[in-house]
Amino acid sequence: MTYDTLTTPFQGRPDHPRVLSIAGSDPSGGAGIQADIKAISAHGGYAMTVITALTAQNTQGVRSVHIPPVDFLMQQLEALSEDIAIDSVKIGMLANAEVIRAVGDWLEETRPAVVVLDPVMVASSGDSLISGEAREALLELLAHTHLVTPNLPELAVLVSEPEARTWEEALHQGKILAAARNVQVLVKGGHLASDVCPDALIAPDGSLVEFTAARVDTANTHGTGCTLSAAVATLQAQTGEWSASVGKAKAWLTQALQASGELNVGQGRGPLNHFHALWATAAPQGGEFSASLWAEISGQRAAIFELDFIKELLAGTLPREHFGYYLVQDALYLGAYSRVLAHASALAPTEEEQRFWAQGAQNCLAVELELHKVWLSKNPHKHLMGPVTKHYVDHLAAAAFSGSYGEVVAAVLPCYWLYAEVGRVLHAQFVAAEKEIFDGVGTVALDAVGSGREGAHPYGEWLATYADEEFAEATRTAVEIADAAARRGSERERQRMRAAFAHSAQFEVDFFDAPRLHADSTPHRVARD
Ligand SMILES: Nc1ncnc2c1ncn2[C@@H]1O[C@H](COP(=O)(O)OP(=O)(O)O)[C@@H](O)[C@H]1O
Ligand SMILES: Cc1ncc(COP(=O)(O)OP(=O)(O)O)c(N)n1
Repeated sequence: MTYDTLTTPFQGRPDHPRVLSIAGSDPSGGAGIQADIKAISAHGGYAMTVITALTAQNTQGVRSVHIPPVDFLMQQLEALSEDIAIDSVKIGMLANAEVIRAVGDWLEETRPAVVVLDPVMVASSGDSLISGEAREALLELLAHTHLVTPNLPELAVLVSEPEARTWEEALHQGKILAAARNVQVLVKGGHLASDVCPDALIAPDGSLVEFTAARVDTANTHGTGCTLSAAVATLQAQTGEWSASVGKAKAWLTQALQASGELNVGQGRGPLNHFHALWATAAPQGGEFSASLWAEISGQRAAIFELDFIKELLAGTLPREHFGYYLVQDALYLGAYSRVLAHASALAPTEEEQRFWAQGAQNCLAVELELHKVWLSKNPHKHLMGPVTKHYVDHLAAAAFSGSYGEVVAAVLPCYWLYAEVGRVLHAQFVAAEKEIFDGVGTVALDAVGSGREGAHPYGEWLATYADEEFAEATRTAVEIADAAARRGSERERQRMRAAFAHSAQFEVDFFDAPRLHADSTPHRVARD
């Protein structure tokens, strides 16, 4: 059988290809099956394994090799191919000719869309991993292979020449093998004595694409060949383009070598850090997530304090109609917000959080009632839900009813956090301003401000309710809950939380600005209301 060596037949490109590694086990986890599982998983593939040999090895060398019966190897291969669609196959250590032929028979039968063969013969420690008679069988296996990835000693064995000492010699040998066996060859320059590590993808017609990376100064090179070939096998199933797959795999491998020092495995040639990218985006610690959310809405925070509504509320010059509109919208908002908090309570993963949101929902209704009884009864304003309020509660409802728990928490958080912040700042400024007025007159209880004193601040009673310590405490708890949800969630979940939080923060700004917009757009109605 001859494979089309240049393209992989198109069968749809899976995001999570089912990739089978047929290879030997390295109990130290840096090479063989174990490295393959890590490389496949790091690229989003679903890893499957059929173990051809068990080695007793560590980072310092191979002590012995055990080869299970070939009959059992075949049973494993058949069990997989009879049940599972295999998108890609990576082949590593095949310890003898019998094993190689058995794998060849299975490939001929199943014809996987992608077959990458790492012709493992010698480990980086210098130990031989294959018997002499197996060379011929390996060459025959190339007929069932799309890409073969020899290192320089392996390439030399395959073309029966001395090991290449220069990159030019290596390329020459690669071209001989590619043409003779009608197979793509990835010649790897890791064994060269140079400060760069060039690789080259050579087609049977001799055309080639080179990939060069700086040599990483590290002893942790155990399993580079296994890792690279498994990554290419996975990427090829996703991209269908060999040079793109090799390029991506090589760039990732270089980073895995650079990050290998983060691990501390063994006293010899240590393993690469296969999950360097994943671990770099690992779950945020402590309050990191909420701190980043807060920083991301610095623009909205500044914008709130620049609003006429806020400045006029503090100065006492806010038109009554604006304040009345705000109170009505606040009451309408709180009714809807309470339902969303009740939904957060229903989704909460712990009883404590369930109780917290349920209490929040109840408090909203109590505050809403208070607004009607105390504030709106004195200043009756008849308003329907305004557009900003409507958009804000629609956004919250969407997060509550179609988002995850983390998204609901992130969506409701700005109402707590920004209100607490605005309250804290306004209360402090109000108290300071009132103190200045009263200092000349004598001691006056500040919470009596606005209660009948001539020339008193028209919103004094309202401003005096800000900076409630109980609400500040609830805000701290809501922030901690958001951090915990972010730690539990995936990166994608955290992105959705960020978006939900940022949207709500913008709605908070718009909410404070809505009375002015409402007055500007409907001056007659405002006057009548
Ligand atoms: N120190 C290093 N720095 C950067 N890349 C390396 C280093 N050592 C090996 N590589 C790369 O690792 C891959 C495997 O190379 P090689 O060591 O030649 O094969 P093998 O691991 O099969 O012996 C190649 O892409 C090679 O360029
Ligand atoms: C079980 C097993 N398979 C393969 C190897 C050699 O792996 P390779 O990736 O070629 O690694 P280095 O030569 O870079 O170590 C192995 N040691 N064990």
